[in-house]
Amino acid sequence: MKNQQFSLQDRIKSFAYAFNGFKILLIEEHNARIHVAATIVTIVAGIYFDIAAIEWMIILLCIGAVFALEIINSAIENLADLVCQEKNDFVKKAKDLAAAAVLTAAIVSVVIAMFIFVPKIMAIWF
Ligand SMILES: Nc1ncnc2c1ncn2[C@@H]1O[C@H](COP(=O)(O)OP(=O)(O)OP(=O)(O)O)[C@@H](O)[C@H]1O
Repeated sequence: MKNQQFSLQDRIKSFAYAFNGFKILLIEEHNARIHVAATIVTIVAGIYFDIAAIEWMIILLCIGAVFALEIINSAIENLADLVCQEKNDFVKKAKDLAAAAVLTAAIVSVVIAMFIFVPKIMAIWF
């Protein structure tokens, strides 16, 4: 709601609603569990290979992008299901486009992870 006076209590409530969004994501969106697993593996690899600060920053941006897009994708899916429960070509397009956004960020993240980690893994073997 707009044009209300600033209230710290309301801002704290907004944070609580956003954290509830995380809870919904982890409980209801099974793809998010894959993102969590990939995040843990990447962070462990980052610590193991003692990657540089700039590499951490790029990896954190990738993790943030994938999670943020998965959250928006889930929001779009929920709204689409609310608006239309029957089969509908526009719903299909909207859902597939939102899913493509997540996939784009995920593919770019994997390529970046390969750029960072493959040379370090090779250095151990050769
Ligand atoms: N109401 C609908 N009308 C037409 N196509 C739909 C509708 N709902 C979903 N689809 C399509 O059916 C396919 C499966 O969608 P669904 O949402 O069930 O699974 P998903 O994309 O794997 O997502 P998730 O696993 O996150 O629920 C997608 O191509 C989607 O666009």
